[in-house]
Amino acid sequence: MAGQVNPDLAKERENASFNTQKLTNLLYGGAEKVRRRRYIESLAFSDPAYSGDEDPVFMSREELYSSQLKRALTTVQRVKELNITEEDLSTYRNAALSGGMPGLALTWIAFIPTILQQGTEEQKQKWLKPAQDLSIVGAYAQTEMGHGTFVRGLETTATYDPSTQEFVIHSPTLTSTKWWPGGLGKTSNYATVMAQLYTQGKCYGPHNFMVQIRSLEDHTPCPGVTLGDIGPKMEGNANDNGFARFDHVRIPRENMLMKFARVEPDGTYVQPASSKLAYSNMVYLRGTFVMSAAQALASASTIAVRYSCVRRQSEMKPGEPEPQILDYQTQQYKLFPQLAAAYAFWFAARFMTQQHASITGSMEKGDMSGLAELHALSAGLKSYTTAVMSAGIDVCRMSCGGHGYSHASGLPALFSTGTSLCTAEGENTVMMLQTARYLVKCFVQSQSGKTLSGTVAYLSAVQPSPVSGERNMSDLGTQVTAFQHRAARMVRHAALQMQTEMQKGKSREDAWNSCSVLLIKAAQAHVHSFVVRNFAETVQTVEVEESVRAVLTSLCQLYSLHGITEHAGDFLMDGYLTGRDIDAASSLLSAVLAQLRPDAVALVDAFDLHDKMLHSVLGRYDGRVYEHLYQWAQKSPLNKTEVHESYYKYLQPFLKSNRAKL
Ligand SMILES: CCCCCCCCCCCCCCCCCCCCCCC/C=C/C(=O)SCCNC(=O)CCNC(=O)[C@H](O)C(C)(C)COP(=O)(O)OP(=O)(O)OC[C@H]1O[C@@H](n2cnc3c(N)ncnc32)[C@H](O)[C@@H]1OP(=O)(O)O
Ligand SMILES: Cc1cc2nc3c(=O)[nH]c(=O)nc-3n(C[C@H](O)[C@H](O)[C@H](O)COP(=O)(O)OP(=O)(O)OC[C@H]3O[C@@H](n4cnc5c(N)ncnc54)[C@H](O)[C@@H]3O)c2cc1C
Repeated sequence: MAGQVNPDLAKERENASFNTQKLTNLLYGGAEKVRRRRYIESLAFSDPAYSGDEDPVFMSREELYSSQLKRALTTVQRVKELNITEEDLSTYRNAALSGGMPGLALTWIAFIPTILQQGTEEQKQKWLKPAQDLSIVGAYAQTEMGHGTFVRGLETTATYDPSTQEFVIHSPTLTSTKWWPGGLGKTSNYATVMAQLYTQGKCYGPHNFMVQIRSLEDHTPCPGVTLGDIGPKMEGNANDNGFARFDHVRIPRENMLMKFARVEPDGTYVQPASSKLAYSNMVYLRGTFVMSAAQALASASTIAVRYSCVRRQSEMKPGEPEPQILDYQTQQYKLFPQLAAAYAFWFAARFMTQQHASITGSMEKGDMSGLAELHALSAGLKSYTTAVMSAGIDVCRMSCGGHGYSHASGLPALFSTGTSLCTAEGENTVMMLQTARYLVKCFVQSQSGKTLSGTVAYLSAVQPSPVSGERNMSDLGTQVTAFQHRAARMVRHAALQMQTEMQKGKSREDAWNSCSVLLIKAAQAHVHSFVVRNFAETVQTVEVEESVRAVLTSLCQLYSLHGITEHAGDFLMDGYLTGRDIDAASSLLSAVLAQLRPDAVALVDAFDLHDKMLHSVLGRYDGRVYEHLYQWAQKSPLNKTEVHESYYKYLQPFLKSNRAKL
């Protein structure tokens, strides 16, 4: 039996209606890219330097921190030895570090991007190479104990002293302590610190400063800097998310990142084209979270769908063999929407990346007109996709029954890692409210006759009045229009409600707060409608074999129909869809679940996620779940000895004394 694939899984693969490889090629941008990615991953997977460590779930916090730090440093060495190119870097690192993100990784994820986004050419010359070579290790230190969301409320100060041409970085209160930045506690020797800029007696708001925090000789904190780790978290414990306090720490004027705003040697402040350019690195990072959400949901779906084909339980018909649990419609209803959402988000992430490149390209040339749309789109997509991903992973976990609750499934760690993305880089409610703010503005503009463009164009094109007549609910065009109508109606309703509250005498701010639940729902509907439209357009226009287009079309239909039936009230509210339409959507949804059932394993296989990335006994490619579950449990530290030492320490004396009383 060794090496064989579970026969149920093998049969699923034989019966798929399309060529899995072709879909993988589509997801990753072509056959050559897939070949390259697999090759780069294989370099990490076959490297003995990365194997041999215990499963991270059996490690202590300190072991985890050290082991992932060691691995991260090995990647740096290997990247040089193997001539890994810029294009392949993240693939290589993800493969080598899939057991948990080390603090060092924040240099790559946040520190370098901040220098790139916020530094002048001179500053990039000075800092980028050392950061890339890891001569210096950096954190992105923005959040404070008292303020994360409200960046304008940060308390750390950077006061310019023209007599020495230095900034004085200071933490005036306990709540101004930098708190949370990844890699800040123990690993980094530099940080970009977000602080309120004071010059010539005036505060100019939050700006980024490059601050050395530890000695390059012996790694002790620099004078005036107090540092530490903030303690264990729900997950991500290989990372030393840290705290920092600054006591009048002096840095040269040149350490203010000055691509946009500047302070001249005499202390004169030179305004940026937009004050929000100081936040450009956050916009970039939020955009990257959309692909992380897609990958996390793809991973959870892969685990749960494969396991649901291996697991047999109960009797569907008396006397017949136990069915694969994926044959239960309720199981399909749990899992296929997660699978469909993973595809939808994958394509949305691709759009986000293109949009970011295009708008930042225009901004480089001085055209700031796309900044608001880029911010609204990245904030809304980050919020929507990470929220659906987090809830979806938990659905996948519960769909695996008891074994889903075990760390052997990989799902608890995936959930607790994935859910951090709902909070990091802008808390999701707050981010969705930013999108709402943009939508209300756009609505007001369209009311005054302006034609809207980009992702909000439909707000001025879609009529809010009800449309009657029979609809073909399986048609993607019909579904997209229904989603746009729903979003336009909800944006209109929220905006008008705000106007009503203001007419009744409320201030704009109070009206905003009292309508914020409506506003959030409207913004979610907008992002949902964007994701549906982008999915439908991708499916309809992409160059691909017809069998692949057919399965993607079913998946897209499922994604839309699931959204329509789950949010039926929104579509029925003004009579745009009728009860009959919703009934038709529900029946179609059942039909699409059955239609997708034979392709479910091929659809998750197409994500091409290696077992070494999944870390899941239940989601193994070969489906040999039970024998590996047994083997995995043997590794539990409690199984190191036949009789645990606490028996001798506690249980034995307790039992003995109880027995004596008998
Ligand atoms: C392909 C390979 C396959 C591999 C497969 C792998 C398989 C395995 C998969 C497993 C995957 C698992 C994935 C998990 C990955 C885990 C990794 C963990 C990640 C951890 C990294 C974390 C790093 C985190 C870093 C941080 O958190 S840094 C700190 C971030 N902080 C924030 O984001 C703060 C949020 N707050 C704000 O941004 C602002 O304060 C605010 C927007 C809330 C308000 O700003 P402000 O008060 O200044 O503004 P106003 O409200 O007054 O608004 C003024 C106007 O300005 C506009 N505005 C605001 N912000 C911006 C902006 N950024 N850009 C443009 N405009 C902006 C407002 O909208 C206002 O506009 P208006 O006036 O026109 O209305
Ligand atoms: C895993 C992880 C990694 C992180 N890494 C970093 C890092 O590297 N660097 C860094 O600087 N920071 C980092 N952070 C911090 C992170 O950016 C913040 O925690 C995040 O921005 C949320 O801010 P907060 O904690 O202040 O939440 P809060 O704003 O206190 O949120 C609490 C509640 O208040 C609500 N709320 C707040 N403001 C409003 C509003 N205006 N309207 C309506 N509701 C509101 C929120 O919706 C939420 O329900 C990290 C956090 C995590 C969890």
